[in-house]
Amino acid sequence: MAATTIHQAVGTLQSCRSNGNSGLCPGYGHVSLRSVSKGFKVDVGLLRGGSYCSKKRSTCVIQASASHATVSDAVSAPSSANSSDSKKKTSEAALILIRHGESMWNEKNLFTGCVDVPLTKKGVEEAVEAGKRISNIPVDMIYTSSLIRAQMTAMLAMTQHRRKKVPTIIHEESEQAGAWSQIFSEETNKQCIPVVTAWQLNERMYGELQGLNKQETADRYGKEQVHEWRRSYDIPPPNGESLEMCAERAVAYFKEHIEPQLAGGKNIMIAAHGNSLRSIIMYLDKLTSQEVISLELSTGIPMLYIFKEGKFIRRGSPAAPTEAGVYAYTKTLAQYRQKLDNMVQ
Ligand SMILES: O=C(O)[C@@H](CO)OP(=O)(O)O
Repeated sequence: MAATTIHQAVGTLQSCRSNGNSGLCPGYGHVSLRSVSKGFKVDVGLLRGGSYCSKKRSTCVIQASASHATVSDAVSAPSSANSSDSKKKTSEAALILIRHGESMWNEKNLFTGCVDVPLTKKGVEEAVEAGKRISNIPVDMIYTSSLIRAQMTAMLAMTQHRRKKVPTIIHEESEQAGAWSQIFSEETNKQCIPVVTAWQLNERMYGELQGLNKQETADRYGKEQVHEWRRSYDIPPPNGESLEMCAERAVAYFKEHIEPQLAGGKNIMIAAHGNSLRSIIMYLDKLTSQEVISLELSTGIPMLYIFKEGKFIRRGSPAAPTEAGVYAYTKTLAQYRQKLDNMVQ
């Protein structure tokens, strides 16, 4: 059966949540095995891949395979079982992490946490610059927090990508929202990058510090106290989250939702926040709670990891020391870039 049929079928299936089967297949809406068995034909050759679903795993995998792309094939995503098979053998995946560009409260030096503020003009420029730096790295799926500064950053960065796919936000706030945002053309779907938004990737909740000026708070409570609230691992600010608490939900989300996609060969970009990304980097780089204290992330600087054989290999920023250095690291990244070069010739 052609991938077209699968996409059409997926577009027509009912929500997993509504029938109790649970499990979101990021980027392609909800699907339930019950709906499939009701009448849609499924090519078992496609029943493989790296997606996941808490109860009805196999159906979710159908979607993952239909849109599966590895580092080396993301220019032309394979739509058959054979190509998916052959890619899996050499599968490695790129993981890009970007802290959002400067927000309007970064500019004002206010504790922001989960307050949903937009980027400044400088933040917009940083996001565009970040996009240029990753414009040759394959991206098959995007995860952002539910906060607008991270979403703006992801979208603006993708305007610079040479592949020119369109990032499209997956809406799951209600069954209707999901149903109404479906795509019914396989061709169009292939030119889209699903964007999954997750509150678990939000900035740490800063409690009663949210909205306060950082300098004024230091003047009032003392530099040491404020530093402890901002950078200790397990001491929360008043009624807020410690980094440890933030890590609990952000890393759990990463392990449950994002890592399986990487394992399936999907190239992922995550646009999130200083502290949610610090906690994820702590996990990726196996940092201790002491080491993570001194980890600081700049706004709008993308960091690249390669996921291979279950391991995360840190590449640093695609901007430094040289772009060539980054591409020299994996053959597949170099091949992807070559394909992009060939496309524009
Ligand atoms: O205010 C915030 O939400 C964060 C990130 O800007 O601040 P901090 O550097 O203290 O973690």
